[in-house]
Amino acid sequence: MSKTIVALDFSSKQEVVDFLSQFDEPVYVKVGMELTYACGLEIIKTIKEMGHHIFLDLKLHDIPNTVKGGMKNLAALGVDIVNVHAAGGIPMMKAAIEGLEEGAIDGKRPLCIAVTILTSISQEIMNDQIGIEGEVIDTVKRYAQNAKAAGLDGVVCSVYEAKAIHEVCGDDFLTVTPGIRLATDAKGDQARVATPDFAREQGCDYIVVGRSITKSENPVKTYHLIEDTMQK
Ligand SMILES: O=C(O)c1cc(=O)[nH]c(=O)n1[C@@H]1O[C@H](COP(=O)(O)O)[C@@H](O)[C@H]1O
Repeated sequence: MSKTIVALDFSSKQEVVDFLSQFDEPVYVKVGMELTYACGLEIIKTIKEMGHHIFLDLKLHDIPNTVKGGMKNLAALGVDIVNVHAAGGIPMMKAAIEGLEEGAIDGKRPLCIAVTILTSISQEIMNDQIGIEGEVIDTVKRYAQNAKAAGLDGVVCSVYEAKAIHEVCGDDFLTVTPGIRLATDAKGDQARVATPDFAREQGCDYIVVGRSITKSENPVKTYHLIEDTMQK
């Protein structure tokens, strides 16, 4: 299984089809709000029919009953991974799992992971703007432990927290890490960034890569370069 999840942050079905048509193998892709709001959930069917694996990244964050209902409907899409915000708390995360179990196809629910502190958030933003005190890593670890207690399968975090999360939550608890940049790439809107090499060294289970692949001159070549690094 591929360890690189490609973020399909596009605004039309045509861009998705053109992008994926370049690959002659199944790719693990992430469908987020940009694509969903442009194309609706219909796009999931198109991508599944092309044979790719899907992380549906809608980051649910609401009261438990609403999240449960939402997840019940998402489970019926047959995607591989869905997510919530850990800031919604343990009761909300438990409700997400209940909803997924109710909506599961043939008793098999998608994996559910919790976004901890977004990789675009720096230490300063977390302390001074959001108002959470202490170190980012401590909040991320606490959120990961909450996610585990609620029965989730893993978290979204930055590369810098993956090792500590495996230490406290176990090696089987998934760490999915965006904020990946090649050495020559600009940080852009991300704050806690790292290279694929460092992600492998830190034991990240999956990396999420968007623009470094989708906007590269040769996306297939860049994808393979990154995936080979992760599989070393
Ligand atoms: O949940 C996510 O996937 C996510 C969480 C997070 O903390 N940071 C983050 O960047 N992401 C997503 O990962 C992708 C990163 O894109 P690039 O910065 O272009 O590689 C985007 O689709 C984000 O929505």
